[in-house]
Amino acid sequence: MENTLGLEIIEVVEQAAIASARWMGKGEKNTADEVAVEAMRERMNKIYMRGRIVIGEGERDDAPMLYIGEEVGICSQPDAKDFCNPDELIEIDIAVDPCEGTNLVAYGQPGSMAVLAISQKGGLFAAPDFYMKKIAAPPAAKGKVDINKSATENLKILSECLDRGIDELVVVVMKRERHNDLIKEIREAGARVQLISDGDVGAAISCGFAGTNIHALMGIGAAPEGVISAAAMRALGGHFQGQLIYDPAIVKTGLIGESKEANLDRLKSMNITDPDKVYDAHELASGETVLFAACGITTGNLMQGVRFFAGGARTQSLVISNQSRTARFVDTIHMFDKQPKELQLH
Ligand SMILES: O=C(COP(=O)(O)O)[C@@H](O)[C@H](O)[C@H](O)[C@H](O)COP(=O)(O)O
Ligand SMILES: [Mn+2]
Ligand SMILES: [Mn+2]
Repeated sequence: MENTLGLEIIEVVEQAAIASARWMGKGEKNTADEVAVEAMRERMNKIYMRGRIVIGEGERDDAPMLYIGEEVGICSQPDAKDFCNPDELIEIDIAVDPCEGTNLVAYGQPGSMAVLAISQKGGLFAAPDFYMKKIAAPPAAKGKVDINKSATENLKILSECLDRGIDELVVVVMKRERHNDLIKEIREAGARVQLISDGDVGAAISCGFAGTNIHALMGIGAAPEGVISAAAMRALGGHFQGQLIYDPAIVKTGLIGESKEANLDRLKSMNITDPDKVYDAHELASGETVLFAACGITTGNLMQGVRFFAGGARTQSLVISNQSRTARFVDTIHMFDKQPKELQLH
């Protein structure tokens, strides 16, 4: 599954990132998002694969493209029977966030990326558009920190696993009212907090790499982003756990449906029988093969953002595979003109 797909998905995230980066700093988050979706879909539909979106832009009615259940890949094209035998291809599931951090792009802030995860059919948890309580931590703390423990206890464990003082730990938390107590607790325990406005996928994955100066992500973000983060962390061997949040009172804002009861019914209808289950990375991304790809839109901890130059652009992407056991940073020069004036190296 990995061979050519690994290369093609780099181009998918690159094209989405380039399209979105053209709207960087323009204050128009919806456009920055829409163009990324369109570019991702266009490139995805050229890949010789039978793909199905399991995490996307939402239900078919609200999202014209990359909606949940949408078939993607060359075999989904109207004239596919002329060049494509679906029986020769394995079916794959895809989770996408073409513009992760739309606000970050719109306001020219760091850390936005085009991102996706791929696995065999059934290999990614089809998370509802709910919130998710998350904890991410470096490989050395895998299976040691625990979402059921308090932040204080987890910081002690992290400090032992990483062989550094609690005061040398940095925890990323989304700046939201729902996290006020969590932030207070982390500070009182002696660790330092990095508050982010958006983009908890990048924060989770940053825990997987030493040198990012991010040692944990704690708090509540969106569930679809949790699955994408889990795919990367599974392939990296880092720690990730997530628990769905179905009670609007906990989140205080947003996208979670009218009531706790209605949300519980929705989970039941999706065959989620234990709404309080804690999922680890292997359960959220359970397929035998898991591939993750991201391309920086604006520069962040992990990747440079898109840099345009006369006649082209330069991008930086990250592809992680649990099969080849690689985390590959890919630096690409894109030539838009047939005869670009220059190919900029830096
Ligand atoms: O910041 C985020 C926004 O993602 P996107 O809409 O694709 O630009 C995500 O990383 C968060 O996980 C999440 O969507 C967020 O926490 C939920 O929104 P909010 O109610 O503002 O916390
Ligand atoms: Mn997102
Ligand atoms: Mn998005």
